[in-house]
Amino acid sequence: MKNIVIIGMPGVGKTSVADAIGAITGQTVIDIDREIEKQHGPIPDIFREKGEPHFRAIEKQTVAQAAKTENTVIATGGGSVLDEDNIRALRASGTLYWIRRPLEELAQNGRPLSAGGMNALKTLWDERKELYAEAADSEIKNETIKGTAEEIIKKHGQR
Ligand SMILES: Nc1ncnc2c1ncn2[C@@H]1O[C@H](COP(=O)(O)OP(=O)(O)OP(=O)(O)O)[C@@H](O)[C@H]1O
Ligand SMILES: O=C(O)C1=C[C@@H](O)[C@@H](O)[C@H](O)C1
Ligand SMILES: [Mg+2]
Repeated sequence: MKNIVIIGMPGVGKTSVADAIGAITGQTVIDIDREIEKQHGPIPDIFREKGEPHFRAIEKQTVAQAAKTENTVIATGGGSVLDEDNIRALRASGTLYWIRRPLEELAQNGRPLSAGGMNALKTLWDERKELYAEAADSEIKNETIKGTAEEIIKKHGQR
């Protein structure tokens, strides 16, 4: 089966929803940020010590690896859709589900690009909303983690 790929803003719930899908279906979950941290240490340290371009290069390698799998749930990083090659690889591997919550409800702690609070998130949203919309096959309001997981499983089964 094609992969379930979850995209969306930083702190919107991608990891939580992917883990919930994995818990329900038994599918393997690959979280791009977790994979990066396993190999390279904490993401805020990578941003601070090596800079965002270095982080994006690592992210790209990690996305390319994850996209080679099948029947997997992939939680992307919030910025994974910034790179066209990432989008191409993810689209070839699965269906892209864009999960959304109001900006005020996004988690901010420990997320370098959300460190500027609501202003930073509004700027990110303005820069990215079209990218998410173009990349997405399907859009889901993430009202509850379990509800969103169940909705994605249902939609994916209908494809
Ligand atoms: N629908 C929801 N209702 C309430 N809390 C939620 C919901 N979805 C996610 N959360 C909470 O938001 C926080 C961030 O979730 P999570 O880490 O899954 O986001 P993420 O999109 O993976 O973030 P990142 O972009 O940093 O990887 C967690 O504390 C999670 O429990
Ligand atoms: O939105 C982003 O650009 C990011 C989101 C996180 O998932 C991490 O991948 C990192 O903090 C960058
Ligand atoms: Mg995450």
